[in-house]
Amino acid sequence: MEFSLDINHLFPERVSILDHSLVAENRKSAGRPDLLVHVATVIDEMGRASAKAQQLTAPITSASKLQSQRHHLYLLKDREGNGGRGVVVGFLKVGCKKLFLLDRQGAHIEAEPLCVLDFYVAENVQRHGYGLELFNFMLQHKGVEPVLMAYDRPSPKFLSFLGKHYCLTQSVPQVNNFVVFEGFFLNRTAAQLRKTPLKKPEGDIKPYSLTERDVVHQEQRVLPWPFVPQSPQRLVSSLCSRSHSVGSSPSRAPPRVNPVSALGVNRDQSPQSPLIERCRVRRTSQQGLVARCSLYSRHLDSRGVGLLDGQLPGCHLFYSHLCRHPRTMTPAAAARPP
Ligand SMILES: CC(=O)SCCNC(=O)CCNC(=O)[C@H](O)C(C)(C)COP(=O)(O)OP(=O)(O)OC[C@H]1O[C@@H](n2cnc3c(N)ncnc32)[C@H](O)[C@@H]1OP(=O)(O)O
Repeated sequence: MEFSLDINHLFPERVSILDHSLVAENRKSAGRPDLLVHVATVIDEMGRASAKAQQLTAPITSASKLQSQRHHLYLLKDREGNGGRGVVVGFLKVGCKKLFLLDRQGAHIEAEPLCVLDFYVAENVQRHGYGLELFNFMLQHKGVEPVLMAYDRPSPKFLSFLGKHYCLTQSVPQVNNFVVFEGFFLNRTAAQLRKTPLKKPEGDIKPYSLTERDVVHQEQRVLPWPFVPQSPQRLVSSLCSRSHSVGSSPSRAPPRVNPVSALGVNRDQSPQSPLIERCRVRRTSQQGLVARCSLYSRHLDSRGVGLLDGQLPGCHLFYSHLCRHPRTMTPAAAARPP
C-alpha cells in the first residue's frame, strides 16, 4: 500500500514491531511527535483496509486502539516500492487474551493464550508469501508455536493459510468465535490451563470471551428488553456489561453503574443488618440470573435457538418470555426466576 509518506524513513526495518507506544523498535520516531502522527496515519489506513477486506463494519486496528491495548503489531514493508520511498505490504496484530474455552471433552478451560487479532496483506500482493513471512517473524519474536495460539474469528483465507502453512485444520468447537486447533490443550502445562466451573456458587458466571469482532457487532445488535442498553433497566445492561470486560479492551467497556445504588439500596445502611444481608444474598442471585440470561441471549443460532441451552437451564424460558412480552415485567420481576 502506497503512502505519500516516506515509509523507509518511518520504518527502517523490513518488519517493524509496534506496541502501545507506537515506537517499540522504531527509535527514529521516539520523541518525535510529527513522526508519531505519520505512524498513526499508516496504522489507521492499514486498519481500515483490513476491515474492508474482512467486511467488518468498523476497523479493529487503529493507532488509538493500539495505544490503549497491550498488543503487538508487526508491520511489513517493501523497501523498493513507490520510487524508493517504500510501501507497506501488510500487518499482523497479536495479543494475549483471557479466554474461556471448551476442550475436546467439553470441559471448561480458562487460558490466556497469544491470539491473532488482525492480519492483513495488501490485495495486490496476496498469495506472494508475505503473509507467511510476517507470521513466521511473529512466531520467532514471541517464541510460540501456531498450535498454541488462538485465532479471533479467522476468515476463510486465513483458515486456508493456517491449513496450508502449519497443517492446522482440525479445530476444537467453541461457543465463542475464537478458534483453537487440535493440540492446543495437549502441549500446555497445568498452570497454563485451568478448569473452571461454568457457574460460580454465588451465581456470578464466568463469561465466554468476546472477540474483537464481536464487540463491533455487539454495538449494533438489537436485544430485547431488559438487555437494551439505555433502557430504564440500565441496571441490567450494566450488570451484564461485566461479562464484556474479559477479553475486550477497557476502552470498549460500557460505563459501570454501582449495582448497590442501582438497586436502590442505601449505601449507608449497615452491612451487618440481617435484612441487608438477606437482600444482598437475594440481589446476588438475581444478578446472576440476569447475567446468565444476557449471556444466553448473546449465543443464539440463526434460528434463535440458544446454543447454551444445556448449560444455562431456565434461561430459554425467561428469554422467550421477554421476547413475547418485552415490557410487561418490572425490574424486580425481571430478576425473578420464571
Ligand atoms: C484473525 C484474523 O485476523 S482473520 C483476518 C485475516 N485477514 C483477511 O482475511 C484479510 C484478507 N486476506 C489477507 O490479507 C491475506 O490473504 C492473508 C493475510 C490471510 C494471507 O496473506 P498472504 O500473503 O496472502 O499469504 P501467503 O502468500 O503467505 O500464503 C498463501 C496462502 O494463504 C491462503 N490464501 C491467501 N489468499 C487467499 C485467497 N484469496 N483465497 C484463498 N486462500 C488464500 C492460501 O492458503 C494460500 O495458499 P495458496 O495460494 O497455495 O492457495
